Amino acid sequence: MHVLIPAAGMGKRMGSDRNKLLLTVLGDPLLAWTLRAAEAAETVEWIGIMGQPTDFPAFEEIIGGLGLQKPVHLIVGGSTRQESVYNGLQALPEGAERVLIHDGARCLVTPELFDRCAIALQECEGLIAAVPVKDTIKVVNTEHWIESTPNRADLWAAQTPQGFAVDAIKDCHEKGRAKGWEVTDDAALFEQCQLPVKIVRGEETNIKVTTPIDLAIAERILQQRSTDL
Ligand SMILES: Nc1ccn([C@@H]2O[C@H](COP(=O)(O)OP(=O)(O)OP(=O)(O)O)[C@@H](O)[C@H]2O)c(=O)n1
Ligand SMILES: C[C@](O)(CO)[C@H](O)COP(=O)(O)O
Repeated sequence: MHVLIPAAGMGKRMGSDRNKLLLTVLGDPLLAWTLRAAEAAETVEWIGIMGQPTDFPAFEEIIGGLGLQKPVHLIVGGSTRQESVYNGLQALPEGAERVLIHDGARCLVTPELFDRCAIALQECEGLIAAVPVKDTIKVVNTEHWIESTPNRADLWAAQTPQGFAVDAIKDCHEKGRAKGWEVTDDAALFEQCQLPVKIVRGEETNIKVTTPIDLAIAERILQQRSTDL
């Protein structure tokens, strides 16, 4: 399985002066934790990382330090996640039939989740990891008055990995660019093209490290995992 890792963001919500994936948890950069999980996943055979060229020296240092056995390719990212994934898809080797896309910022992903998604992707053309929503969600208007309360049983929080047939997701990204669709995940492009996307059970711990509190949560979860070993 080929895996693309968007890692070209700035981390504005983290309030950091550099790419948040270079911030450390338990002594290792966030990107290192993500790569370790991809390396340990039995189904993953090729890893592409989309980053800003200014971060490439730091990425190379991380990759070298981990001593990864799998081939890792650095790909120039774009100014949005959507653009970074588009660039990653163009850089896939010929013959790649299926791809998993996984945010570098979801550094608590487990090898088992990669494998579960890769195996499920043999049976469908589009899937995402997701977890049932625990809160009651409100739809609000611009003045912050509630408009409706969707049935929670229908609501799942999207995570990554998100997996697709390569030809299909490339087509969806091309269409998205041509029509000016702006989306926050790749499944949304599949949906816009009326293609089916299956849910694979994600992991509650598979959070996206977005704001400073997430760093503390990630640290706690990783500490717990190391004591469980
Ligand atoms: N131009 C971009 C923007 C984001 N990403 C990646 O997409 C993932 C999810 O994005 P997000 O958490 O929003 O990261 P940032 O863009 O860094 O954060 P922020 O939106 O707070 O600036 C991250 O792994 C991030 O590196 C990317 O590859 N290219
Ligand atoms: C793809 C994603 O991880 C799904 O939750 C997410 O959408 C990434 O971007 P976001 O804009 O930070 O939600």
